Amino acid sequence: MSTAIIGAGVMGETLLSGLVRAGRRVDQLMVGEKRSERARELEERYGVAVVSNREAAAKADTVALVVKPQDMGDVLDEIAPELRPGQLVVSLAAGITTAFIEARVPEGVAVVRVMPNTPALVDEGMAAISPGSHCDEAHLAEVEALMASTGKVLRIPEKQMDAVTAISGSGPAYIFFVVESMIEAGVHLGLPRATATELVVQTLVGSATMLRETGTHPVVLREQVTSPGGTTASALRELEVHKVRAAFLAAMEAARNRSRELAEGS
Ligand SMILES: NC(=O)C1=CN([C@@H]2O[C@H](COP(=O)(O)OP(=O)(O)OC[C@H]3O[C@@H](n4cnc5c(N)ncnc54)[C@H](O)[C@@H]3O)[C@@H](O)[C@H]2O)C=CC1
Ligand SMILES: O=C(O)[C@@H]1CCC=N1
Repeated sequence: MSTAIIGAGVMGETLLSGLVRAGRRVDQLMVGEKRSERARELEERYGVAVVSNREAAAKADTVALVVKPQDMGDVLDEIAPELRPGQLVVSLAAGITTAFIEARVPEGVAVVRVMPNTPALVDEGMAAISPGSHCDEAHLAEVEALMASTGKVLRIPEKQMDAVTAISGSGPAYIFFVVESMIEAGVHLGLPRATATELVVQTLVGSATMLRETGTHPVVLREQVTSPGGTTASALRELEVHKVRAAFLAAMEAARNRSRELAEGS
């Protein structure tokens, strides 16, 4: 089964490298990429064939669209004449609905929508997938296998996609922002930057591993750290005073709303 990736930016390369790491034969992969310098870079790095979007659509069994939401209409119009029933189109774009894609491809082409995230680059990705209306179990299972090569996969109803995008799609950026803030605070407290970075990164990995391996509720884990009258209680009070919880709610609502706007083409 051959797979084409159209749009090989950050997320397109993440998918490509995951497939290569998972043992997919490079001669069964191809890339369509507008920027010629970027295309050459990927050819050199992975030995993958870079072809036109139309050739990719004509030759591949599965066509993964990883361009920006705003470019999706043009790309679909370009490749639609090459697509045929039985092929599978997978969109990784925020906001773009399966109905939007189905309206632009020939009938009988199956469509699956995916929301991936960048930790897929280290095989710790979280992808959510939703079937379009002409998609059967085999198509969904194929996309599940495709994304499982880079991490976890969850099947969700498409109406949850905007909220999922706000959590796991954009989520790594929130975490990196928190990490960056903690490192800067450590430097402010007088620690060398390298020391602060090592302390923060390992604390993050350790906390994430505890959440995953114990399955314990985060409130319980937080209470275990919070000694009565101690340092953590003082710190947490400041986070509440500065409304960090409310800020996360507002931020994720904004991301969810932006995903809805992208669906409308803005
Ligand atoms: N970066 C992320 O963390 C995530 C991104 N996504 C989705 O992935 C998609 C791509 O995002 P990024 O990789 O971050 O953007 P990007 O800007 O890094 O990559 C887009 C790529 O598409 C190429 N491109 C644009 N028009 C094209 C065309 N007509 N034909 C072929 N290639 C074309 C661009 O040259 C660029 O390399 C977006 O729809 C985004 O919503 C989804 C989840 C996470
Ligand atoms: O920022 C964005 O629009 C994309 C979708 C989720 C993560 N990055």
